[in-house]
Amino acid sequence: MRYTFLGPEGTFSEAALLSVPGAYDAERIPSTSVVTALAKVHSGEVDAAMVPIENSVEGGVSATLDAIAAEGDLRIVREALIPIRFILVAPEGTLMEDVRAVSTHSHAWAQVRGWMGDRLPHVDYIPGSSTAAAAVGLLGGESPGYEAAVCSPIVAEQHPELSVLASDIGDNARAVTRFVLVAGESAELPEPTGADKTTVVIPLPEDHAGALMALLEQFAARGVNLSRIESRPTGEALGSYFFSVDAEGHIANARMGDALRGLHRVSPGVKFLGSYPRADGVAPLVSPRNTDAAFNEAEDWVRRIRG
Ligand SMILES: O=C(O)C(=O)C[C@]1(C(=O)O)C=C[C@@H](O)C=C1
Repeated sequence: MRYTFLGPEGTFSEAALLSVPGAYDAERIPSTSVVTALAKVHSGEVDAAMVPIENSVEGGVSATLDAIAAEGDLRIVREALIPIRFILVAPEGTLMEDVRAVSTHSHAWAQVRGWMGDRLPHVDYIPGSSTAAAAVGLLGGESPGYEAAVCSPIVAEQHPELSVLASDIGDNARAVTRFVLVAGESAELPEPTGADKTTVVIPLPEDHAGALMALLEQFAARGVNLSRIESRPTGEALGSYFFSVDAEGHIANARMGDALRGLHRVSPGVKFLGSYPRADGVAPLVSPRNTDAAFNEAEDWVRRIRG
């Protein structure tokens, strides 16, 4: 297997990839953005990409949601949950009072804003392509235009030339980022485990009162719970949106299959992005009227009547 991830080494994306069995010994090619990582999957250069999709504090990662929706022929085959801890690093000898500008990934910056406001209220923020890229930028010799970077503690272990100015600087100690492993469309559908998630992208079919309700009731009527729903602009015109949705269950479950059939009728452009095991292993509560047996029994009943 050949994998890619948002690099360089030391990002949270790499930590998520290393949680995949076998990934440690596999070929791991860093990418400079989520878009290029997914393009490598699309072109067949790699088999799969590990990309961030949502953070418990900052919400959805728009770059990922948009790129997955746009590529169309991709499949999510796995998810990983990584607890997020941030540190502030700088080249050896740098003092806190020397720091005028700090670089990191925009999602990381959003998660340390409170700490920065308290401890370094006057610093400028310089966006970085990832947390580790911002930290490694400090090592070149030439000034990168900032004196410190926010990154994972792993980066400090990998680069002893960097000193840690502060640890645990995240505003929320329980922050977790969810990553998804994205493969090509021909990837084998993971087997249902009883604790699965299904991700779909649904264009809002027509802009009229109740259009969103028509989509949601496909899930509600079959007892399928949603664990994430986000609207994103299609980019075509103001007011044109698609929904990115995670639903509890696997397409192999009768209730999910039925909900997706209903969705396809309401919004024919719906894209199936994958059914895969939940990282937390939590099985959904399924009422007796929404089990596979109940759906099969109802199907048989109609078949008998039709003769
Ligand atoms: O820059 C990294 O280390 C990443 O893996 C990206 C990313 C993100 O996109 O949210 C991952 C986890 C953290 O929430 C901050 C940054």
